[in-house]
Amino acid sequence: MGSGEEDGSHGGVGAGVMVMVSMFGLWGGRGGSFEEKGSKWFYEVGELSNSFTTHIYTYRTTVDKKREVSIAIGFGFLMGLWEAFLNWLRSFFFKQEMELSLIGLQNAGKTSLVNVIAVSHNSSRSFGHLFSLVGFNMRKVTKGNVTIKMWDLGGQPRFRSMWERYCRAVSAIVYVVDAADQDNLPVARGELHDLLSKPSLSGIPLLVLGNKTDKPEALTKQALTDEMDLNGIPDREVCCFMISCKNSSNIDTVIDWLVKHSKVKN
Ligand SMILES: Nc1nc2c(ncn2[C@@H]2O[C@H](COP(=O)(O)OP(=O)(O)OP(=O)(O)O)[C@@H](O)[C@H]2O)c(=O)[nH]1
Ligand SMILES: [Mg+2]
Repeated sequence: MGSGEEDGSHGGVGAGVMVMVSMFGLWGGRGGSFEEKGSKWFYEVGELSNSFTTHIYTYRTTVDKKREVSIAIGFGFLMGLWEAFLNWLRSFFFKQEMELSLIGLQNAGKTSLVNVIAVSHNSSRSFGHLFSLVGFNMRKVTKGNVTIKMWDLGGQPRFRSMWERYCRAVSAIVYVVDAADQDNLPVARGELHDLLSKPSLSGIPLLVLGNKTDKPEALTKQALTDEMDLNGIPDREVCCFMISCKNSSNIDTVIDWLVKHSKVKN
């Protein structure tokens, strides 16, 4: 009983000490490390303060190794909380952004995709519908500290000549394909490969989305990859996901990919 009460008080003091250690270690720009000295472990705070290290070490000699391990685990948890707090703070100062063009044949589902992304992030500061003109419109969606600016271009033949212009400066090209419209896949493949052959677009990452997977006749990812000859596209990152705008399936995967391809705003 006595030792149990003693253990409890040590736990409280230990946790308190570890909070102090983590704060000092991080404040000094050093995470510090746990070290084993004989049968004892102690926390090394580096060059920050010798007397502080000594003080911690003295405390360590009064407790057993098992408790040190549990304190170390608690310390790891504190570090995780601290990291999450720093990330939250960073989001106010290091805004990221990306600009992308959504292209693909008419009826592929580009506007539906923009709508479903916007709706899934429909909070007070999540998106704004800026303007809409014949042949294209633009929307901004914000996820965390990342702002995604999406150019939604018309897919009819008369609009395809402007695809290249709107793809020049983007962080990624998103090509939407109606995976259930097998008759039009050769045209979709031809338009994509024509576009990618433009020197102005070299190296820009490509995300191909096979839409309308809710339809029974929709191709599999492998069949779409083959039909669109995605493995034959050289010198750029190419990724393919199967989605359904109707069912909102796999939309989060798309957003995660986009966020990963954003850049820090200058
Ligand atoms: N079943 C099904 N229908 C879809 C899906 N996504 C879009 N559609 C339908 O497909 C049609 C065309 O969708 P849009 O989003 O207007 O296509 P778009 O690519 O923007 O077409 P354009 O602007 O003409 O180039 C609409 O009737 C949508 O309701 C889907 O995932 N499943
Ligand atoms: Mg559209």
